[in-house]
Amino acid sequence: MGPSSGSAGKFIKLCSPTIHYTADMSGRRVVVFPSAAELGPALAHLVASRADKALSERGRFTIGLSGGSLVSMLGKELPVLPDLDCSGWLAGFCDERLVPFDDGESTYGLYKNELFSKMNIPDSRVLAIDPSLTVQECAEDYAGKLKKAFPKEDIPVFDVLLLGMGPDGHTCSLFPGHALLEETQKIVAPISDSPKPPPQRVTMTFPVLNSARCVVFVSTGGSKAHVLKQVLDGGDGPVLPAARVLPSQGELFWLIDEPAASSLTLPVERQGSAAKL
Ligand SMILES: O=C1O[C@H](COP(=O)(O)O)[C@@H](O)[C@H](O)[C@H]1O
Repeated sequence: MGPSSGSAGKFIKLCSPTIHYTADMSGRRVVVFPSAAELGPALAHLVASRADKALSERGRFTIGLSGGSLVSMLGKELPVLPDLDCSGWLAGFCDERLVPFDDGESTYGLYKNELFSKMNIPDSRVLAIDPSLTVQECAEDYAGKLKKAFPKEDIPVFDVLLLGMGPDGHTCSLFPGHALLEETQKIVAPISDSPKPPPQRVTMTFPVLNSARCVVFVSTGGSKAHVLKQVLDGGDGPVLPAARVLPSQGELFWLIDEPAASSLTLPVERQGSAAKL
């Protein structure tokens, strides 16, 4: 599963003001930006372009959001895009912490303040968990909401899933070595022993992640360099959760900044511009 690193060491600096280089690493389109500040607008344009496509082809745009550093990036970049019509959007969460919405750890609570309110996305267009339930009930309830929103599909096919990656290689609330990595039946699973607090969460499982039309990882900062090397360059170590996200039909982007890319061997260079992602 680990990507091969063919022509090692061929880094190229492009003229584009925003992208230094892109690489195709075993189906992953890796795009490196000089900094997170330049990555953010490109992410927003990528989301907007996939939204346009989905709206014209299917009349709605479904997006799965992750927590962590993505919240403020999206909250800053999406609302300032001109002419973005969100009336056909339906947003869900790739994972969520089982805490009240007004708790600072609630991903829904953060997005409500930083994104939904600024973009006039009403609660009726957001698939959120019910934090009053037990973690088991909450996962079942959230899975039921997804099934209702995607009635024609056994496994929901989101237009875009936005994912982060922790320094241990986790994505969503799928942590290295955890039994949930082998879940193949449930579309949403509970976890009550998350190594990263808070311990109780619900998470989409790999069948959902790998069914999406487009998955976009965002990873920035030097603290991610070591784990990014393991995920993107491969090697002898264990296959980390983030490396197991390989959509069977869909696109897979890794948008990263130079500090995060600093340990990588990018095998193929391809000129491009952020507008064309
Ligand atoms: O706990 C979580 O962490 C990951 C990664 O967050 P980041 O701040 O390192 O980008 C996040 O994607 C996930 O949704 C969240 O629950």
